[in-house]
Amino acid sequence: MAGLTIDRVSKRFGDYEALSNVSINVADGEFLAVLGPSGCGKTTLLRMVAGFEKVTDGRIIIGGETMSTPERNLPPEKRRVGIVFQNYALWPHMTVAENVGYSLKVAKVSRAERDRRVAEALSLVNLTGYGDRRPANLSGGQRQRVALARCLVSAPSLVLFDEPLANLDVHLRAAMEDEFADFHKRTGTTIVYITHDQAEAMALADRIAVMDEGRLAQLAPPRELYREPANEMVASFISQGIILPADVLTAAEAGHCRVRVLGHEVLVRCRPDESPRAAAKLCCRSPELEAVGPSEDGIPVAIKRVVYQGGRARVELSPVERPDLNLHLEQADPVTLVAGVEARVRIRTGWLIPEARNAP
Ligand SMILES: Nc1ncnc2c1ncn2[C@@H]1O[C@H](COP(=O)(O)OP(=O)(O)OP(=O)(O)O)[C@@H](O)[C@H]1O
Repeated sequence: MAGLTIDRVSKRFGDYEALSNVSINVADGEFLAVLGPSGCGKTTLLRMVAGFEKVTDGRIIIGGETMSTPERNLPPEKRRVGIVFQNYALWPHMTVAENVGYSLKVAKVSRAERDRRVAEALSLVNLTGYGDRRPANLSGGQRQRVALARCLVSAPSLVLFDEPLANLDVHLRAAMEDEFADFHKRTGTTIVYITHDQAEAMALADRIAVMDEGRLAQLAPPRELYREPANEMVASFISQGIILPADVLTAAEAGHCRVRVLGHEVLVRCRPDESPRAAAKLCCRSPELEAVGPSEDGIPVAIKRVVYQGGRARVELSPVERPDLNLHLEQADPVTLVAGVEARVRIRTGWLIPEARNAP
């Protein structure tokens, strides 16, 4: 297996810049998810790593070998990059083993060598013994594993997944997430996994690259993305962060500072270089908000919607004095908050979003 370096890569289609100066280092054996809303440039990045698309600027290095520069683009078949697509069409008239071994047959690899490599690939995806079956006699998850084996049979140095679970139902998705995580643990394959589903990215990846309009917004492990988003886009995209206006009252001390938010002082987490400033932004997660009693010190809010979710409810609300702001929290059973009434809410803590000039 091999690492991947995406070094200051840009891609223009005519006048349109689909990717701007993106740099990502993927370590040997790492599982990297590339996450972002539709149109942010995920697929373009994947196509350039695979060699289907040329870079306009920058370079791509796989396993120490430069694969793409504006002057030179090594073709896909010379890159040893495997791809698992969303539409993993298998040939229905071929057996599982024939599907997996097809590329070797085309490459005129000998029968014995082919059988050995097909058996090895099927074993890597836990499908030993399934070689003689037809795709029609497999479950959706097993078919996806055949597609993975088909890509592994050519011993790729890097495997790219392009939204592989987007077409599957919710139960199968969860099962396949486990399969992929297990596969990665067993084989140590370097993986780049494209998705727009943040729960999937969080469940699987060592680190997540969040893309926004062709730029890398943040590259960090899942917990850091959740707890310390680098900017407003990441804060609101990951787990529906609540963004609130805040004034910073004190400089950072031991990772915290005091802010005034909606008329209340709160001690929040922050970067070590924070100092007092006005018009800052605070990111709160729903567990950081709590409903308090009517006589307690809290922000007066109007409850807009209560959605019971089994054991707890998602409560959507707005501050009485700032009806333009949307907040949400979770209340465990017994759910007492109801839509249409006023209540009080306390912000326990949050993350002070760094000023734009400090963002990476
Ligand atoms: N061949 C092309 N010519 C012109 N524009 C393109 C081309 N390919 C992609 N784009 C544009 O580049 C931008 C990024 O597209 P890309 O497919 O990489 O996004 P994405 O993040 O993968 O989106 P999705 O999740 O919807 O697949 C889009 O605005 C798209 O219209």
